[in-house]
Amino acid sequence: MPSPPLVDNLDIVIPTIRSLAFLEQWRPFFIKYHLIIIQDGDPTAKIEVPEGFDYELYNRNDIERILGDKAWCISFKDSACRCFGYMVSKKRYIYTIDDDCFVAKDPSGEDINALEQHIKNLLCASTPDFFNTLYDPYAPGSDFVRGYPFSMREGKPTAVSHGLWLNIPDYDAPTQMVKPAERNTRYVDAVMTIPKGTLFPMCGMNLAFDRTAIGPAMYFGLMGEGQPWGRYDDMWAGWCVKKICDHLDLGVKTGLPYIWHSKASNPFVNLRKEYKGIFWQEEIIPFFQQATLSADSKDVFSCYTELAEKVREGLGHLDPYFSKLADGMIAWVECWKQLNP
Ligand SMILES: O=c1ccn([C@@H]2O[C@H](COP(=O)(O)OP(=O)(O)O[C@H]3O[C@@H](CO)[C@H](O)[C@H]3O)[C@@H](O)[C@H]2O)c(=O)[nH]1
Ligand SMILES: [Mn+2]
Repeated sequence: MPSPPLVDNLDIVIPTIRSLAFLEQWRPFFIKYHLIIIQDGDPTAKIEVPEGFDYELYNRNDIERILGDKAWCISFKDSACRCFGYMVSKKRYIYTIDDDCFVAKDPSGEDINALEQHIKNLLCASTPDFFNTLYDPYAPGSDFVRGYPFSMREGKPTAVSHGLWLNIPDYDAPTQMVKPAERNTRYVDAVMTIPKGTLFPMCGMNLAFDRTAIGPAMYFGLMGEGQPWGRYDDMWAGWCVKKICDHLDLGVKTGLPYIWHSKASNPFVNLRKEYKGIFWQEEIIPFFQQATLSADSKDVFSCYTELAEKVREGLGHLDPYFSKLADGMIAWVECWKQLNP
């Protein structure tokens, strides 16, 4: 059997506070890959890893031991803890998936190898500078449409592949409360590059990225226990990442692959975690839209450090939390550099 693509150059990062039984369904697609499991919550709890998988597992004690006095920048009791896995990985690419995401079926009834599609998305160029109306121009059976500038058809390197979800959609708490029975049954066979200059709500449950290109910007922020908000971990990372990808001429794709999202978390618990974010984001989004990174910031580290100071200046008035978040962003980059000299 030929090795699956990038098998030696991609880690799968899984945050879990529940169970890893979902891996059984992914076994055919994941078994050859190295897993990085971030065990959230009680570090004394025993998390069973299904037989045969090659993995490293980190709990809160490990995070404290490894990061020492900067461990506070990694969230506790929130899926944001997953970003520790990005930092300790030694591979070029990361795929992160939640423990309630299963293998979906495409319209023909075939199991979807989400990892393989993400890898295709990442290894193929993006088109952030000019929108191709026939979606991914590099996909078989598609191409650039008439009027697409030939000077732009080489595209730009892809940094992020954002996958979607059948069954339970990633709705915020108010939407979930109003539409508790809504399920996503629509399989849209498309991969699109998110145009330069446009932000997007990045969901962390089915996400892959080029760790070398954008990993240091994939900080999932200060969320969960002791923090004023939660469930904005992936959103915060997505806003920072898209801003930096636009500045560094990197592409962000969304669409295929789909996974089957099985568990609807409690909308009332979610509302309590999200509610500050629901009104803060009305100021945060314009902040990110208007933020400009200087020409001197030519790599992800300098971009992220510059952005952290802009967060402190531009959002500190909203709540003192944002100055602490800026500190967290700086501590994160310092930890990243220490672990990845
Ligand atoms: O305190 C926690 C809570 C959860 N986890 C692990 O994180 C993922 C996601 O958890 P869950 O499926 O309950 O969350 P959702 O409401 O479906 O989705 C949210 O999670 C993020 C996307 O990944 C985003 O905030 C929302 O979309 C699971 O693997 C849990 O085990 C945790 O580690 N600690
Ligand atoms: Mn979930």
